[in-house]
Amino acid sequence: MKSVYLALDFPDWESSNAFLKEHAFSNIPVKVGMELFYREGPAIIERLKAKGHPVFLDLKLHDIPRTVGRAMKNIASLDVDIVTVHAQGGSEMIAEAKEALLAGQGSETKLIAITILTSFSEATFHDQLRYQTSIKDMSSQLAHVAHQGGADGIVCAVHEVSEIKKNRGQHFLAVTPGIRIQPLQIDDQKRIATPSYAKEAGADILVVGRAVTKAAEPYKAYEQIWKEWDECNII
Ligand SMILES: O=c1ccn([C@@H]2O[C@H](COP(=O)(O)O)[C@@H](O)[C@H]2O)c(=O)[nH]1
Repeated sequence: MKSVYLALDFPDWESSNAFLKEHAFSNIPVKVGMELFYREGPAIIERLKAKGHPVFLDLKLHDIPRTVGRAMKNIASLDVDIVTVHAQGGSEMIAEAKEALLAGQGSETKLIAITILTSFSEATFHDQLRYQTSIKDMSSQLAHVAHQGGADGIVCAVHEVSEIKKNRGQHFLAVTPGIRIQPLQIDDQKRIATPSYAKEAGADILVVGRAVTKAAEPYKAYEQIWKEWDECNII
């Protein structure tokens, strides 16, 4: 399931579509986040799928189990590749989400749980959230919770992948955002890594946004990320 999803962090369909067209990104896997989904609604998923793009719906659901289960029932009908919930919602919430996917049209949809957002550093994790443990330990614990709930994998920083794979098995998918290439632009991310480090760590799926969308030559940047990570030709 090795793939590189491009984060379509654009305000609307017009700007997303214009970007994809201008830079000849046909059929590439794309990630739709809250910004785009809250503007365009489920129609954006149909539009992207109609153009041949595999879709990752990154809504990061986090609520009581019943609420997430009912929301996931609606998401299931969109039949996306991947959907996200927060592992901090607990294994019962994750199990309800999984059950809703399996019961609906989303039986092929991978349920992926967010561990600790890549925008946290150890310092902000400890000072703001007052956790006593390290990000690595907490990510591992949240991966355990996700696994127990029946998730297919987790979102984590590249630095946490090998420990999670060691504990949960190679089949448990590791999805890694915070990917950066030269010229380095960190933005609001804290736990960043290169595609080659992601490869070494054993990541299954990379998520790339600004390293491509803000690059001088976006297609070249996307291609470079694939090559560095996989050392093979673009999909
Ligand atoms: O821990 C997380 C979870 C999700 N994301 C999402 O990935 C992209 C990353 O964008 P960049 O521009 O490559 O930084 C973005 O859509 C986030 O919502 C994440 O960064 N970290």
